[in-house]
Amino acid sequence: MGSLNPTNTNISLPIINISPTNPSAPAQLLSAASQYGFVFIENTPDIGIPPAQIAHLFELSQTFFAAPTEVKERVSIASNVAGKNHGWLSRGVETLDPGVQVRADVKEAFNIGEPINGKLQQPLPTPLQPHASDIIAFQSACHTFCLTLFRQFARALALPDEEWFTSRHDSTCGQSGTVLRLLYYPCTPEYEADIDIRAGAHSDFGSVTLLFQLPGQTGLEIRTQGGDWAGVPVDPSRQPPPPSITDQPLPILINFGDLLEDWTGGLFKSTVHRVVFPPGGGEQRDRYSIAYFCHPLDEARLEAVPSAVVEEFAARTGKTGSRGGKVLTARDHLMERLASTYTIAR
Ligand SMILES: O=C(O)CCC(=O)C(=O)O
Ligand SMILES: [Fe+2]
Repeated sequence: MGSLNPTNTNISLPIINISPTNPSAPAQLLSAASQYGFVFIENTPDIGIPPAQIAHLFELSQTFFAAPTEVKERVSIASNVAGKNHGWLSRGVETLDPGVQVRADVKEAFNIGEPINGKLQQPLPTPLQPHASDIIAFQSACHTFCLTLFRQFARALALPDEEWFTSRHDSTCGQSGTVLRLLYYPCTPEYEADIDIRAGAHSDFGSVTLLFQLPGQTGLEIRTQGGDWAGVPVDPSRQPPPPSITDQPLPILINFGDLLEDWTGGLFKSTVHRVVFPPGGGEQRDRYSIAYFCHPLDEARLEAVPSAVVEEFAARTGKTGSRGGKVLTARDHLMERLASTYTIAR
């Protein structure tokens, strides 16, 4: 792709097959990670997440956001344990790009923390209570998918230990900042084009994010290396989109977070992105998306990844993964990012 995509031009991101049958997957991932920071992964039955499970989560999300405000208030982020980033954020609560935005993001979100010993650590709203096990199963499927990715990253970086990243994301060994987030961007006819945005420009904090979108509900844009905005299609492989997401699985969009960028001395890019209203006042629809923000274990020490590939990159660019020898834990990293950037954590 050219690095000077005009705004509202779709970017053509690679679609990578990470099944064991594709020996080029690690190299392809590394190339996409260093070039775009965003990439589609084919949702194949061997390593993927069943499309019906994704569709079910979207149904639950729609049910939750359609519930009366009082029902959502009962699980609001403000009602949660201090310091915890879990619960419902009403419209007006989060502003992802406060330096630029004069009004908050036009969206609602519900953040669900990791289960511990098979149990969610926060109250679910009444409409979701009968579905706790489905939510936990989805979190588990997302996490397993991330572990598959991490093994490919270890190969891409020629690490002698294929489990180098996975062992630092092993949810049986401790807690982490990992969050499953349901997002709802309501159709808002009264929005003002120059003032309102669905999600302001930001980069994600953690190691890797999985992002699920629905056909016809576009709006995600990424900042290219040339500094322009470019749209990310919901379905990069088919035009027009298939009638339903269960017919043929959409690829899973992933992006790398700030922590992985720091950890790899900038080799894996954490790309700035945002969610916009349709360009030119085009027809608006509700947008639902689901994000799985994967973080290392709180206690994981972010020591330099022992990789010749990272070292070569550092030698070429003068960047290093360590901050003057100071090794942070993943929890320190998250706290630092939360304190310096946003009022509400993701
Ligand atoms: O809704 C989307 O497509 C993107 C959401 C996002 O980037 C975020 O919540 O960090
Ligand atoms: Fe994001």
